[in-house]
Amino acid sequence: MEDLLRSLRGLGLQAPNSEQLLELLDQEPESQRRLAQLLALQSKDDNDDSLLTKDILDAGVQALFENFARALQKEKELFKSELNALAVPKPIKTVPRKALLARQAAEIKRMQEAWAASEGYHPRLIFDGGDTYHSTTPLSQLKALSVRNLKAPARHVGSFLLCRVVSCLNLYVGCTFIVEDSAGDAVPVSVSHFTSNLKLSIAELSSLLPIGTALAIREPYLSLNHASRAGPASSKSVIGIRVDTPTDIKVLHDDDALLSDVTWKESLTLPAASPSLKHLKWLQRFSGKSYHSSDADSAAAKDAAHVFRAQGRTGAAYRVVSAQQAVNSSADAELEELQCQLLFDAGAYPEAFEAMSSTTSPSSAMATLKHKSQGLMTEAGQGCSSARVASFYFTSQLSDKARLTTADFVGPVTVRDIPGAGRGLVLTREVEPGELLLCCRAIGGSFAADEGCSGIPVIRLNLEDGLISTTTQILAATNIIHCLIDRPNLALPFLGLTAGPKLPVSKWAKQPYPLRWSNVPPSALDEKDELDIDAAYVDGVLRFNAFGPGQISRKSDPKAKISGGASSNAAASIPEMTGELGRATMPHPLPAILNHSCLPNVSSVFFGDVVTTRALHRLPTGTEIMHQYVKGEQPYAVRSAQLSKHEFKCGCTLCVLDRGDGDENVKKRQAIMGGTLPALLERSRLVMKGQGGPEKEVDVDALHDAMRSLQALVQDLQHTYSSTRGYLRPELMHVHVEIAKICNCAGSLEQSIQVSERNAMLDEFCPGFELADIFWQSYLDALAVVGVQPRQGPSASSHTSSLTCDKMPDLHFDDALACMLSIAKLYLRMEDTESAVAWTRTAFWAHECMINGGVEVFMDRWGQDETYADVLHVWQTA
Ligand SMILES: C[S@@+](CC[C@H](N)C(=O)[O-])C[C@H]1O[C@@H](n2cnc3c(N)ncnc32)[C@H](O)[C@@H]1O
Repeated sequence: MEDLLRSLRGLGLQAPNSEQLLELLDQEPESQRRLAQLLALQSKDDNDDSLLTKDILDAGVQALFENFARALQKEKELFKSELNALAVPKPIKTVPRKALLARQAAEIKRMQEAWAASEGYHPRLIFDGGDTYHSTTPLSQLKALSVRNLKAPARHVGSFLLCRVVSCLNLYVGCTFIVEDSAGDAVPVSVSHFTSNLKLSIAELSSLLPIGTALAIREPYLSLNHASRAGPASSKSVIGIRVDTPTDIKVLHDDDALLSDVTWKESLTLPAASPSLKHLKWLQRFSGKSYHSSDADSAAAKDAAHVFRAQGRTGAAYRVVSAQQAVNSSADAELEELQCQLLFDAGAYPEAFEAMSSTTSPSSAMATLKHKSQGLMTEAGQGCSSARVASFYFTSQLSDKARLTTADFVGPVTVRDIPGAGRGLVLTREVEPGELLLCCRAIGGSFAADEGCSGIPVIRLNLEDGLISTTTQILAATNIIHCLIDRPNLALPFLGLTAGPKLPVSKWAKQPYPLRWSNVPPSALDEKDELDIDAAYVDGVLRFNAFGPGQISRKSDPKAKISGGASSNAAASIPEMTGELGRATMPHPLPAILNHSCLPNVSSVFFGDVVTTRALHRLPTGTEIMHQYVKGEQPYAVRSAQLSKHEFKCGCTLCVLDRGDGDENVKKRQAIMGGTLPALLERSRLVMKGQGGPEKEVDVDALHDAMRSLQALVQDLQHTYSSTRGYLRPELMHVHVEIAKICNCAGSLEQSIQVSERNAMLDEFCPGFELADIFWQSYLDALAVVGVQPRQGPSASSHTSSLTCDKMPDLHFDDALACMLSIAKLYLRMEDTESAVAWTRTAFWAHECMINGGVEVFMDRWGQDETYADVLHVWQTA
């Protein structure tokens, strides 16, 4: 990748964008050729006199792509030969320390030059495949070994390498550096998940792991191509230690017993470490133990606490301050504050208030906390107030990487075993539509727009199965690993999740799953000194549990990606490959326990890194709450394909109904939805576009024709449903809506269209009906196929008595809202303001149930669209 980027730059061409990077890995010659032409066209040098004509450039780029494909092939061969050689590892020849250091210096220089020339855009490619290692044996039970004892390729089970850092660090996606043992023999080390800030400078990196830092690498794996996972890959065999998880490395203090009788053969000039961070060695945990024994109350410890607090790492700050407090009671107040914050983070409000009231004069920080907690509650003391949701919404609209400040809220739910589906969340009491059940922040999520990776799209190609992971999937794993090291009490909620059907469940997943994760007693925070984290398990947990959310958007926003409303937002249990190469990967431990249903009974909505889950319907005690991993509006085969990696057969009502229609009908329906419908919708759009304008010729025949085709399509679709199926026929919704739109368009032509033509059209479809009737009926039909019927009798609840219907749609959430507003518009046109207001009020109610946030959020999402301005205005002033 680095060679390709350098050569493209040499030709004055831009680096491939995120989408093109994925195409590059797709070895299909035709797509490579197209991509080469495209890149050649983007030449920065528009000078006509340039000797590089477009043809030459095109041929040049194609040649570069061929080189890239060869390098990729070489990488695959190296991977295979390493797998084969694992059976017969061989002792290695040590490379002279000097040579390794010279090579490291050259590589660092090359990376720096590449970044400087990249104009802030520098894609990166790494590889994985085969086993991912992590040691679970405590250091005390391992035997020391030296570089000369190492074999390759081999994992040195039962041993550790005692070494020290002798070079600067080279950061690509992981980090590479040179270590030496006490005999002066050196070897390169590559560490995955070293940092998620890919823009750290050499000085910042050096402050994390300065030259001279002593390390113990547990059960090291010596690879024939050690840098393939950390990068940059060279497509050449370079032997070195490959560390797949940072927990295999222990940073040793100067006074560590392991170092007591070590004499380093080589002398080392130690650089002056960065003064502000000199105590913050990479991943060194500030356990109470180390501070009790040495300088717990030192300026360094105070700095550390300060830095951790600034980073929002309350757990780490707590540990440092608790150590300070043990030797100096002046840290009491700070400790209480931190304890309070920890409880708040855990959503443990009663305990937090108790902790506060034990203080005679609450500090300003505590007052802020109290204020925050009040903001979270409704007047009834439940859930998250509408104003708070509005503030989440508007804050997250401002940024594509919003991390919000809020404590988690856990409503009337509990974790239960669900036959055939592992664990799930069930209700502990009856709930009403719109009731908040969960409001949870992600732990260690990653946004593509995060400062540390924006402009640095990362792709990881699995050389074994071809699976591609992208930036936020990879960096969320790094963030999670670092969070777990810092706050071991996260191990149960995070590693207690499952990691897909291929990986056996972790020991944590066999324990009862906690509803709240961080109200672990402070003493337990210091308990464990070494946490073993399996990076492959973390990756699996993310792949099968994390959400790749899109922000909810305004309905008039052309970039709006959410077609199915709030719940579809919650769907992506997989960080889907998006245009922005994985916009976000968000692990939310408790919401991740929710199982999937194509017909969800709750709506999960994302605001930055916060997800709120609300009941969509009145649900009785004991109901399992389920949201969508994939959009239920899609055809059965598409849903099944998207869910296939989970290896379960969805048993939701929609899937049961679809299967009941029979394979042939399901196939027919999919063919209509995938082929005929989009073609008809496009035709109808074009026909309607040609209407209306004063200078445009009115093509009544075309309109008539479009209407006829859509009506026929309704019949075709109806034939694919079993006669006993009932109302749920979501595929019909868009067809009915389109028919309504054509009526609307014909209605707007009433002045110019010949009355006889209009009547002919009406008579054909709905003899005896007015255009407005068909328009109205089509919207009602559209709502009926997702379960919404205007109410006949009295409402089931006093909250909904002034609404035209009191059942939320089963699917097509935002589309259903649009139908309600369109019906309101028709009533307004007929001067029936009361009905218009009632339908708009119903749309608002449905919006509150799905998203909440009050009038402000509703108006921000729907009021920007001119189409509904009149009804919204009338409703607001009613
Ligand atoms: C995000 S987790 C949900 C929590 C999971 N049930 C657990 O015990 O940790 C996703 C996994 O749950 C299971 N699952 C989710 N929905 C399911 C369903 N409708 N039927 C069966 N299994 C389901 C699958 O194993 C899936 O990979």
